[in-house]
This record gives sequence, C-alpha cells and structure tokens, in this order.
Amino acid sequence: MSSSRQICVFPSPAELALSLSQLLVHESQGTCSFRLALSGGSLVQLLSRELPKTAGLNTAGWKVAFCDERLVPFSDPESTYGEYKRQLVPHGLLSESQFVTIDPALPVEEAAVDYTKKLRELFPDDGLPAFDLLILGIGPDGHTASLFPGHPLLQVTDKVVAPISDSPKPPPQRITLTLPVINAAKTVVFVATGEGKATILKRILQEEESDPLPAARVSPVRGKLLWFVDEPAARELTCPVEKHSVL
Ligand SMILES: O=C1O[C@H](COP(=O)(O)O)[C@@H](O)[C@H](O)[C@H]1O
Repeated sequence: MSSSRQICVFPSPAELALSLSQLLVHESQGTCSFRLALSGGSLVQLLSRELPKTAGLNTAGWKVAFCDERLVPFSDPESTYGEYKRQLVPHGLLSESQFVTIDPALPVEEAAVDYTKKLRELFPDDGLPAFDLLILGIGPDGHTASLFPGHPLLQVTDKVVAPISDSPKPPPQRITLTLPVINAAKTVVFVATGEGKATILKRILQEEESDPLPAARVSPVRGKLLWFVDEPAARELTCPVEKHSVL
C-alpha cells in the first residue's frame, strides 16, 4: 500500500483554513455529487470560520458524513455533527439534510451498523465506500478518526464503520470509519495545527515504526494524501515540505 504524500506548511491556522477551503472548492467543482467526510475536534472551528466566507463554493451536491462521531446527543458540545450544524447551517452553507448523521439513541454497536447502512445508501455500488475527500485530524497520541494507538480496531478489515466503547479520549463511546475505508478515499487531507502536535507529527511523518501509529497507517490505495499543517506543528520536521502562504 503506498501513496505519495504532499506536506504543505502554512504560517498560521488562518492561512491553512483558507487553503483548505480552496481545496474544497477545487475538489468539488464540476461534480454534481461530492461525498465528503469530516472529522471533529479542532477542525470544526477551523473550517467553520473560513468556509462561509469562501468564494466560488457550490455546496448544492454535497453530502457530508463523519470520519468518526461521538455517541452523545446532538445538543451535547461533544457531538461533532451538533457543532458543525450550529456553525454552518445558520449561514445557509449546508442544510441539515445534507449531513449523514448517526442515531445517537442507539447502543454503540447498533449505531455503527446503522451508520454503515446509511453509508451504503450513499455509496450504492458494491465494495468499499470511496469518499471524494476525507479530512482527518490527529491527536497528540497519533490517533486519527477514533482509531487509537494499540487498539484492536486498527486490525478491522471487514467493516465499513466500527464501534468503540473504550475510547481513551472522552467520550468513550464512538463510531469510526475503519482503515480500509479511509484508505479507499480519493483524496485524504490531514490537518494539524499548534506546537502540541509537533512531536507526534515528526513520529508520523518521519519515523518508520514497527507498530505504526494510527495516522501513519493512512495511505490511500489509489488516492492522494495531503498534509496541511501550520508552522508550530511542523517545527520538528526535517523531511521535505512545501512552504505556502496560501495555496
Ligand atoms: O477525538 C477526536 O480527536 C481528533 C483530533 O482532535 P483535535 O482536537 O486534536 O484536532 C479528531 O480528528 C477526531 O475527529 C475527534 O473525534
């Protein structure tokens, strides 16, 4: 499994967010259907601040799913969908019906099965769902989506969506796309900002470990792999990177 990667370093989160929005314009233009999966955490604010201001964005054909989601009510500040909805729907950028949401009332195993069905409807062809674009974050421990270091979910190859009930980062119950689905995407972009991500970023991007961190296992089979990082997060990198003000 291999994909070439492009590491883009931006002076600040603001320039990174602008470039990420431009990437969304570029990747979605000219298609009547654009299937995107978003992560939660710091990405929500970063994207929500910039996206409503982005010129040339036509979201009419967008469907927005989640790389992972926390099993909490949508009204809970920990709900990734809840946060995007509060930030993006009032701007008229996306409507609630464009989001593919979990059913937070279900037990976590059933929520994963239910979300798998919803993704199967979004991707009616047999085989693995291949998102047009996935936007992933990383935790300071190297987790991505809700795939955590050393967790058995890293080995799951027979599911589209997996449940997790012992997430080391609260809340403990979540659902997550599995690695095969992440690696089937047409484009994957990682976003990492702040010096708190610098050490783990160096491990992910430069160190060949025998038991790779979850984020280091992301390598789209046929797609592109982009890293959008700001200067503080890139501080420890010594590998070749592209420095950008904006893309
Ligand atoms: O728990 C989660 O953490 C990661 C990273 O979040 P960040 O706040 O450190 O950027 C996030 O990508 C994932 O979607 C989320 O559920």
